[in-house]
Amino acid sequence: MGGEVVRGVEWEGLRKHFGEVEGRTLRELFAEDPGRVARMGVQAGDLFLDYSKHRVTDETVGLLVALAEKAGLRDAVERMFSGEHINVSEDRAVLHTALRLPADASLHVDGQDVVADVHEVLDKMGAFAEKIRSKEWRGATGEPIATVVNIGIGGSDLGPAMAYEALLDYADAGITARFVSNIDPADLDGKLRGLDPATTLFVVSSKTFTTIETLTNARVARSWLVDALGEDAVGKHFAAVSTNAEKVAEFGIDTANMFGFWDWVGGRYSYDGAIGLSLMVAIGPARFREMLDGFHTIDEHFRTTPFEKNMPVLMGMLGIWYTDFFGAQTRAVLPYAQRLHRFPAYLQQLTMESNGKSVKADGSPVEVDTGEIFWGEPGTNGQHAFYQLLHQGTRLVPADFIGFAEPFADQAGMHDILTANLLAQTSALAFGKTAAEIAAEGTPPEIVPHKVMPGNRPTSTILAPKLTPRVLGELVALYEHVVFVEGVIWGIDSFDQWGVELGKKMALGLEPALTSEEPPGDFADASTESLVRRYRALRGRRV
Ligand SMILES: O=P(O)(O)OC[C@H]1O[C@H](O)[C@H](O)[C@@H](O)[C@@H]1O
Repeated sequence: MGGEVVRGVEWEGLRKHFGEVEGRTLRELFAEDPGRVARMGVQAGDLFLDYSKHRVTDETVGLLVALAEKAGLRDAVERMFSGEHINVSEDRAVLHTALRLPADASLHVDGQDVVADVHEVLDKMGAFAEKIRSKEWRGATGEPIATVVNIGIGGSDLGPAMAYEALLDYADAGITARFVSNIDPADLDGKLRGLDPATTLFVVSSKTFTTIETLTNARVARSWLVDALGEDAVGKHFAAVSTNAEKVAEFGIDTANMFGFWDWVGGRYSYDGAIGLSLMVAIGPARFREMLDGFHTIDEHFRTTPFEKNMPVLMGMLGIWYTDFFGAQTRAVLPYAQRLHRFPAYLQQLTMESNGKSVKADGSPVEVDTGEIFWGEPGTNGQHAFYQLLHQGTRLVPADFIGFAEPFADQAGMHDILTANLLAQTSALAFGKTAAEIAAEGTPPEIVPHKVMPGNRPTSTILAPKLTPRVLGELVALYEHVVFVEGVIWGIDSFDQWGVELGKKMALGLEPALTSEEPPGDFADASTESLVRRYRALRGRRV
C-alpha cells in the first residue's frame, strides 16, 4: 500500500512528464488553452477551488490521479472511515470523521457504537454550554461566567484557539475565551490579567491529562482561584476535557464536569469534539453543530467524489507534485481574512506533526521527501513582509490563497480592496512581468532586471461565500484530508507523533539539573552541560 508507488511505474511516468512540464510557463499554458480555467475548478460544499494557476496540464492531473488510484487511496479512505486501525504504530483507529457524523448515522468500531458515544458527549457539552451562556451556571459567589480560559497545548489549544478567533463574530453571549498554552509563566500571567476569579471558568484540556505544561498551568490557575475564593470554589470554576477520567479526578476536578473523547481521535484532529468546549461556550451549541455539518460535508465529498473532482485529492496530489518532483520545501497558506490569523499555526501542527516522518508505516525508510513545511500569515499583511521572496526569490513556494465573498461587516469598501489584493497577487505570481514589458514603460535598462517579475509561481485559490461556522468546518476538513492523501502516497503513518517524545523526556531529566543546589552532574553532551552551568550562574545558583 501507499509508499509502494513511490518510484513505481506511475511515479516514473510522472517524472518523465515532469521533464516536459518543468520548462513550460503558466503564460504559455494559459495562452495555449484558455479553457483550462473552466476545467480546473472544483466545488466542495461551499468551497470553490481554482487550481488553474498550477504548473500542470490535463495530462499531469490524469497522471497524479492515476498515481493516487495505484496507491490504493480509495481503499485507504474506506479503511479510515470504517475504523480500521490505520494508525499502526499505536494500533488505533483514526476516526475524527466520526466526530461529525449525524446522529442518525451508524458506525460500530471495536464493538462500540461510536455515533451514540459522540452524540452523548455533544449533548452533554451543549447542555453545559447553554447553562453558562444563559447565566444559569453561577460561580462560587453567585455571579455568572464572563470568561472561559482554556488551558491546553498542541491539539488541545491550537484548534479551539484558531476557531474561536475565526468565529469571533458569532460569539454572541457576551462570553469571551482566552487560551493559555505555554509553560512560560508569562502566558498564564498575561491571560489572567484583568480577570475576576468570580466570573472565570477554566477548561483544562488534555487528551492524556499528563502534559506537563497543561497540568502546571492548571495547578497555578487553581491556586489563583482558591486564593481568591477558597477551595470549595473549584467545582464551579473548573471543567476538564480528556480521555483520562482517572487523572482528571486525581487532579481534583469533578468528573461530572468532564467531557470525554477517545483514543481514536488524534490531538490535532480533536477540536470538533470535546476539545472544542470553550469554542462551543462562546458561539453556542447550534453554531458548533453547523460547523460539524461543514466538516461532514467535506468528509462525504472526500469519500464519494471521483478523484478528478475531489478537492482534497487534487490538493494533496498537487502537494506531492511540488514536493517530490519540483523539489519545493514549503507551502504558504495565505488567508485573506484577519479572523483566520491563527489558521496557518493550526495547520502547522495538523500537517507537520502528521506527515513529518522519515519511515513508512512498516518501519522502512521513505525514499522521497515527505511533509511539506506549512507556514503563512493573513493577507494583506504578508504582502508587505515576505511576498518579495515569493515573487522574485530563487525558491519555488506554492501557495494557497483563501478568500471570502462576504465580510461579517464592511466599512468603506475595505473588503473589496482586500479581495482585489488576493486576486492581484495570484495573477502577478502566475504571469509576472517580462523585461520587455518593463522596458516599454520607460524603465532605465540597468533597473529593468530588478523589476522583472518571473511569474510561473503556482497558487491555489479557495473562495467561499463567507467565514461562517459551516465554512470553517469545511476548510479544516479539507486540510485534514489533504494530509491524509499525501500520507497515503508516501506510505507513512500520519497519525502518530513519536518525534515529540524524546525532547519531552529529556526536559524532565534536565529540570533538576537547573534547580538543584548540588553541582550539575553528568551530561550526555558538553554543549548542554556548559549551557546548564551558564544558566545556573545567571540565576545565581551554584555552578
Ligand atoms: O492533549 P494532550 O494530551 O495534553 O497533548 C497535547 C499535545 O502534546 C503532544 O506533545 C503532542 O505532540 C500533540 O499531538 C498533543 O496535541
